[in-house]
Amino acid sequence: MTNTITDLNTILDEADCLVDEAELNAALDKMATQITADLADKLPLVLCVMNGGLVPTAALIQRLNFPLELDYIHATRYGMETEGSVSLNWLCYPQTSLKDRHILVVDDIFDQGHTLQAINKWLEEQETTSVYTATVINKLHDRKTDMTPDYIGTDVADRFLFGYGMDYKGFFRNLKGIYAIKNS
Ligand SMILES: O=P(O)(O)OC[C@H]1O[C@H](OP(=O)(O)OP(=O)(O)O)[C@H](O)[C@@H]1O
Ligand code: HPA
Repeated sequence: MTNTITDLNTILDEADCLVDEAELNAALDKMATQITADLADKLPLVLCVMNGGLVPTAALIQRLNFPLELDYIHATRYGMETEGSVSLNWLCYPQTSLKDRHILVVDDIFDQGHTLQAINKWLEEQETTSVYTATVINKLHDRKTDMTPDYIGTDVADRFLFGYGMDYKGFFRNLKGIYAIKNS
């Protein structure tokens, strides 16, 4: 398994930076403007999808200058592997009451869409008033579910990505750019 510090540093050294910090900041600014237009007067509850949503959620909510509440869902489909199964593993539900609330779900990446689709389906059963979804990254391919996030930061090629919330074998969520593994 590739997880010695030397091997991980090689992965990073050889990776391609697909979206740099400045481009991510511009994408987040644009998303924040759109979200503000839709939700500024709605006292929304922001739900961060852990773990990948942690970095994007923190960056996004600091751009939202209106009252909001914050909670999280921990649902995962990929575990520690680079290939995932489709069913979601629900590890934690929000503790805040969702009834009659406007909800904004924030995640790092919209890949095939199974994660957000399952979260949306569950939220529909919670008597929310409205549900909006936001991801910083949309991976470009034709293997999507039939939903699309309401707010997307930027499109990225169909490669294995890491950084800005996304992990490679549990590492690199902390990086300020989006990277693709060499030859992925
Ligand atoms: O659109 P999809 O094909 O469903 O893939 C996207 C999901 O996969 C990743 O989560 P993962 O299950 O790997 O857990 P993590 O957030 O802890 O990395 C990512 O953070 C999204 O939640
Ligand atoms: O490309 C990816 N990288 C990391 N995590 C992911 N979860 C879905 N797609 C990806």
